[in-house]
Amino acid sequence: MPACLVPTIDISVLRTSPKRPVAQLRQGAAETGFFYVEGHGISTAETERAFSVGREFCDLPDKAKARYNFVPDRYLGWRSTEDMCSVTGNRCIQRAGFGRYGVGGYDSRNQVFLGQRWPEELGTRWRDACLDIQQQMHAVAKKVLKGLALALNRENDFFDQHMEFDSEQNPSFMAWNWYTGTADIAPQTGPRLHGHADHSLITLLFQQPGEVGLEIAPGKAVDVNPELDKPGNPWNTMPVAQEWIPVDPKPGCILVNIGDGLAWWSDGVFKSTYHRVRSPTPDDPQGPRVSMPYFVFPDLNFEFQGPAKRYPPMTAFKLLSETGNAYEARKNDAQGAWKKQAYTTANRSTLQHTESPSE
Ligand SMILES: O=C(O)CCC(=O)C(=O)O
Ligand SMILES: [Fe+2]
Repeated sequence: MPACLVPTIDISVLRTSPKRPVAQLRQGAAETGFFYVEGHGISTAETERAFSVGREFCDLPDKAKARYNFVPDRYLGWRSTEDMCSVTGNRCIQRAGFGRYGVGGYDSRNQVFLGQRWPEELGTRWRDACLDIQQQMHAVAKKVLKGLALALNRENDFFDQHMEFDSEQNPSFMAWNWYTGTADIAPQTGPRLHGHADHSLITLLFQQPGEVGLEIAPGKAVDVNPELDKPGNPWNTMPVAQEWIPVDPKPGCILVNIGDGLAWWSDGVFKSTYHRVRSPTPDDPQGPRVSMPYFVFPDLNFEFQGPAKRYPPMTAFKLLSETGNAYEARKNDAQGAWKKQAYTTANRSTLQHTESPSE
């Protein structure tokens, strides 16, 4: 991979000497939509603790985890390998997302706060550790978003007041993806995680050193994947690129990618790039893999739009619930009627994921 495709940006100097990091942020966001950040202030020990917090939840029996099942409106909760199979076409990943109030603590449609719902089995120590890492990720995210706003010549605090960490309105959340090692499952076809674009403003991703597999398709033409084209599979119209570029874990760095939200706010200048996790090749480690994304959103009903108004006003609620609910509807629709209103005809249809990088 040419080094410049996914630049590494030192964000510790963003406040004192912003010129260089802001220029790098602009390039990374506008070309591939992916960049590493260093100087983010989250220590290796804290990162490892966050991985082990996730592991404690993953190690609960499936029956216990099912009490915290996926909530489509917020995109939170646990999804078993069976559930993920209907998403990605194989049984090699389970995944869980926890927000500020655990799982499903806020009815966003009716804007009613429903109280906290954390895994009781793991106690308040677990909840506090989960919130602690989210708080740190949130601070890094705000910093990166300010730099990205400067890179667009827009007011750098645009999202700041509308994404307070403590706000009940803020749906940013932490997730863990646990990929099963190849020895523990029957041979699988297709990628470990299907090609997709994130619906966040930005996503901060921690990966474990050596656990390769993430690939991106910047500015590439995309196609339907025939392997996934099965009735009831919500993602079978998800485009899949002909060429994927690996983006391996970089020790000490957080990988950041632009999501649909910021592509929207930048009128398409920043790219929300398709990415996937490939199944291990013979040269890859065959063991389990784990990744830890933090999906960053402004408050649920805060409207944002690019200055050129290329796309209509957008909210985090729309980004989250349309994806989550469309996914559920399609999963349960054996007749395939959902195809008529596939992912790409949702409100986000006009967002260009595949256009060439801008000059
Ligand atoms: O596992 C990874 O490295 C990527 C995960 C990802 O793209 C996601 O959860 O949206
Ligand atoms: Fe992703």
